[in-house]
Amino acid sequence: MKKDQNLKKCCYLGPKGTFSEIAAVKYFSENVSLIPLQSISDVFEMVQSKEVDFGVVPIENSVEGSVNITMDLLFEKSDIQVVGECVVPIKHFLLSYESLDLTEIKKLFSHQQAIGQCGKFIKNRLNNPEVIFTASTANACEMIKDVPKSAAIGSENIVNIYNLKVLAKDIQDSKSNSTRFFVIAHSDNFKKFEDPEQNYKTSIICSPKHNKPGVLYNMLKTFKEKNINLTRIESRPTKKQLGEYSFYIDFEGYKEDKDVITALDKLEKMSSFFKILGSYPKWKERE
Ligand SMILES: O=C(O)C(=O)Cc1ccccc1
Repeated sequence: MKKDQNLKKCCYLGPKGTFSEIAAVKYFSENVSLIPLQSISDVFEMVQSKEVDFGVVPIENSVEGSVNITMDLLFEKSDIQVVGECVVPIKHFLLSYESLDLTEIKKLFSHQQAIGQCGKFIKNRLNNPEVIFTASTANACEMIKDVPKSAAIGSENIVNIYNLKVLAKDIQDSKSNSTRFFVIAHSDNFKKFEDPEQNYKTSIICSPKHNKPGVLYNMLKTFKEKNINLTRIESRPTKKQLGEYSFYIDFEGYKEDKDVITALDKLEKMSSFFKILGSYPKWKERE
């Protein structure tokens, strides 16, 4: 009991049974108390208000790409640090409270990412159901409760929580479908990582100062000059003007390494917006 009171708190996109919950359990094992919330933006707000120690949010999927809402909140919200990453293999199940033939399904509920990851199955095996996007996969399972001839896409974990029937297993288009999650914390609660043996990654956002030839080339050259390996580069519109972008860059290295400091100093000088989201241990599957 006492131990529970001392546990750190971690919030995630709920309700119980989401892939975000699977990611939080995978990352922290039993070492946190989990708090389900209704949206990714609620997760950012709870972390920002320091009511919880951590939040777990999906950032990108191997099939569907970036989770835009998370990308935008990382840009907008201050005092948030990325302190960890976790990769979860995603297997989708088609679920319902009724025993339906696949072609009988009239309404299909799920999170936008899940619908996107099962596009071929939906097109080829279902009979053109109306698709309803929900806040999460587990939320979809709650919503189909009173809707006749409806089904939801979600994880295997959800089946027992909601007492659902499995209409089809493993319906994702790609067998190696996986999602990367970020673990976020308030900057004040962020403890510096001190393990030199660890492999770290760092995530930043930058927007070039000028729109002229070679700008992006020059920005990326700073990483090459210091032999820093990039692991991801994505762009999002700045939302100020069509054709203006912010670049989200992940690379190997710690933000306080000498070469990383030099590269980032140069990059910051070329940027109208520059933000270090955080350095965190590179995800390794645990045995
Ligand atoms: O809705 C969920 O279960 C989430 O955690 C978001 C999500 C949806 C689909 C794949 C990965 C994450």
